[in-house]
Amino acid sequence: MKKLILKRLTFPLLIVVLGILLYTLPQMVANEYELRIWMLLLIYALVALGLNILTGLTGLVSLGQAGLFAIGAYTSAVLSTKFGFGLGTCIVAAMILSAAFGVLLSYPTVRVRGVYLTVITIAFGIIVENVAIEWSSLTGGPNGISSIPTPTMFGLPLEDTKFFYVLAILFLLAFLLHYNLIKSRFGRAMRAVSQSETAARTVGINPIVMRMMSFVIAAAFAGAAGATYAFLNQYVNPDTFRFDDSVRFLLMVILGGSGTVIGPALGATILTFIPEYLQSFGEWQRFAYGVLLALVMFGMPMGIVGTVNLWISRFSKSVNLRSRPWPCVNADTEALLKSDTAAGTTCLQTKDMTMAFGGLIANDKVSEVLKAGTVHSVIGPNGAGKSTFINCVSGFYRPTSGSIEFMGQIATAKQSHQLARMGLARTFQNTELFGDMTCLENVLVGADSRYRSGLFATLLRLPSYFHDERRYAAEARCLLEYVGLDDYAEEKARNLPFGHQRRLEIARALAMSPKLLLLDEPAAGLTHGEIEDLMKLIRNLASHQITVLLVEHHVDMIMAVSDHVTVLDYGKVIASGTVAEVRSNPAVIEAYFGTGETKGNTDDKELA
Ligand SMILES: Nc1ncnc2c1ncn2[C@@H]1O[C@H](COP(=O)(O)OP(=O)(O)OP(=O)(O)O)[C@@H](O)[C@H]1O
Repeated sequence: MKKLILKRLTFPLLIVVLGILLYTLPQMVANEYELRIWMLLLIYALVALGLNILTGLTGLVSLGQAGLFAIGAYTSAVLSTKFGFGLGTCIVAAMILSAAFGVLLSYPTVRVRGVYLTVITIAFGIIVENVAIEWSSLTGGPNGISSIPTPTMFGLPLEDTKFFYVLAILFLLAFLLHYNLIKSRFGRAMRAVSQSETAARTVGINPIVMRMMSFVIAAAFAGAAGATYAFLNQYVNPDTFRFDDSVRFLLMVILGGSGTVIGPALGATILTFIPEYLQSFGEWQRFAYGVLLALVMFGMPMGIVGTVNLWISRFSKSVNLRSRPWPCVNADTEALLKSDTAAGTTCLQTKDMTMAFGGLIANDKVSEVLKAGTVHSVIGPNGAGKSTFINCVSGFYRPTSGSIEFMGQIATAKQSHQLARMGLARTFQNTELFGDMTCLENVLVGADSRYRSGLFATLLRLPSYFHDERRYAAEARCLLEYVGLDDYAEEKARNLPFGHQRRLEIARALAMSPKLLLLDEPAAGLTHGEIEDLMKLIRNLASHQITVLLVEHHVDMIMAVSDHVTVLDYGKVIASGTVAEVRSNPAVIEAYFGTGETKGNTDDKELA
């Protein structure tokens, strides 16, 4: 409890300390030049905070932030010199314009990722630089725009110290919003998208929206920074915003610790002040700068804050400071699991569903009905088309022909994240977890589609945000307890043994409050005892009216837990009925004991 209170107080305390430091700073600096360096630092930190959302959370590397910074600066320069607008209006206009370019920049992520996306952001920076040179009627061409007036706010001029305080407030505000975003469902969703896009889709997160959101936020922060920079410099020209600057912004994030709360601000501080301190190296200044960077990154590969966090967590484990289990309180697991689907209604129906990969028909006119609250299993020899069936009904493949209905709605053309939001959850043959997130976070990401608080409420920490966070955190703890993982709430998913990972994946799926749960070979790799537990869990879910679609090779298990069994062979349904009906079906016996060598598999004896 003490640890939790301390954890909750850390950030407000940090804000207070930073506020006091920034308030007293103008009295402590030696001269105007030094104050200007601090103002530059606050401006660069704004860019770094925004870029941290893009790179640290969503995992997209941009080397075009100088372009967005330039758009903000030129917006300010034009609006203040040509129209006499004050600082506030310029910042808002710069943020809107840069955010619009952020939307544009996010579009390629629909098709392009990784280094290819980074190349597009570099190209964007080059284009902005070129437009700044060539569109001379607006930008002043190579000469730029000079005589930018002293910034004003509410008609009052902001001389040096006042401008510093405005920048300090802007920075603190950005720092707060940045923190609120990281520690929220949006921050978790962005990290989820960067760690496993497939898994993110299965819990109803649209990766395209998340990537666009992070591009827009990063762009808006860069735009605001650019707007203030134009006033500080009182002069902008194309040379002010070069590729070097984009690299420096990215370095700030990586050196400080990408994805961390204070890393980007720390990185901005180091990279703004270091060149000043290295001036004594004369012509070796850049050499010393490079060596220093290389050494820090070699010793602290996760950035300064990221690596220190890692050391702290290792130390905590070594002296057994690991948190105690999170108890299940304030939530009713029974009520939580209960699906509101009436017994006997049709949960899922496929009609003549066919999936062809070129000439290979993996599912051939499959027509099946899944009744609510039943365990419906799909079996068949290797390559029979079981996973394809699951992938089609969960929106990962679009059937070549035929139709799918889920809870009475046409689902044939729906994407996986849309189906997830309708109540269709799934697990994978090879588990798909968010490995770098804790078990608790994994389950919370599962609940993402049920949150009612939007981005605005989250950033401003409105009551709806607290209501949602409290509710779903309590539920997540109960779900972890339900699958027997309450001891591991704060352990990273990738550190769990395989059997535990399977259970965590089920807990994450249950957090969606699903109507239909698809389990793709959930018993693979489990011990005998774990399979027994899994069977009990599946029956328990069905008793809560959750429909389970089970694909499994373990025939003993299928026969023990299923209400209905569908047998596929070469993509066709060769039998469909109760366990007893399927057991005695000659076509099934033929498929499992058939004369062809490929048909024999380890299940044969078990079916017999
Ligand atoms: N994306 C794909 N592209 C091309 N062929 C595919 C694709 N996915 C599946 N197939 C083919 O479709 C057929 C059915 O595969 P599927 O994985 O659905 O079978 P399965 O019954 O799940 O097999 P297993 O039990 O081995 O997992 C196989 O011949 C497979 O090679």
